[in-house]
Amino acid sequence: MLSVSGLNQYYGESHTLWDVDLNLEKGECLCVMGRNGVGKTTLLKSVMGLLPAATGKIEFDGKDLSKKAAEERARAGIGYVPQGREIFPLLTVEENLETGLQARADRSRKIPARIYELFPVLHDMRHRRGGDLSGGQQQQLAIGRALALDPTLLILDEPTEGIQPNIVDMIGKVIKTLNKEEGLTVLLVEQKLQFARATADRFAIIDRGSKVAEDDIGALSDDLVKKYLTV
Ligand SMILES: Nc1ncnc2c1ncn2[C@@H]1O[C@H](COP(=O)(O)OP(=O)(O)OP(=O)(O)O)[C@@H](O)[C@H]1O
Repeated sequence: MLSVSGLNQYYGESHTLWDVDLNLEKGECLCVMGRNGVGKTTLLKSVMGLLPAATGKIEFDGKDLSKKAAEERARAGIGYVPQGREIFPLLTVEENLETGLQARADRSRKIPARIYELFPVLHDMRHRRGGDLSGGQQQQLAIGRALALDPTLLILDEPTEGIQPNIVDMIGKVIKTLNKEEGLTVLLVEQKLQFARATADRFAIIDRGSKVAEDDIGALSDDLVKKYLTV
């Protein structure tokens, strides 16, 4: 469904991603892992078209998106939950969700009821400003906003970062439901091992800008964790 091949990316003189390949089958959940600063966010932003790729190809559903703008990638069915959530603090919860509707292929302007079913707190707080929400509520809002475009691929960048444990569990369950019961394909960056093991089918490890390992999540051994993930 998603195929990244030969991706190289630079910040000025600094070569950040080196010949990265990544393949995601329809319906699976792949977790990209690695220590801080190895290039995980850069990889997701390159897939989303938020950063220019120096070389490489990004195909989604058989279409070459390499030269397409971020809006077109969203319109193709890719929902994105950025690191740090990036919700609009002065817009209400409802208005934040409506921004996600703009990329819908069917041009519907109605917030899907499913979003409020998954995250009831967003319904309760729909007239409150985004900036008034707690971190966990903002994360639910960021996921809801990405779901508003009715994506077939959901990309999440560290959705559990700085979130209290009960909300982490809840977000994990929602991702699992969307992935396993509703067939949504998921590409996730996550540093929490337990969360990755509970949520993902496969993992890919990035180290200093290169992919160094990739396998079924059950094969994520203590050796790999020690070598590439623990600090
Ligand atoms: N806008 C930027 N300009 C220059 N260098 C950057 C920029 N953004 C990131 N970098 C550098 O690129 C490298 C990869 O950063 P990136 O954010 O992709 O890593 P990461 O694996 O997502 O890290 P983290 O887990 O801390 O989010 C790091 O060395 C970082 O300092």
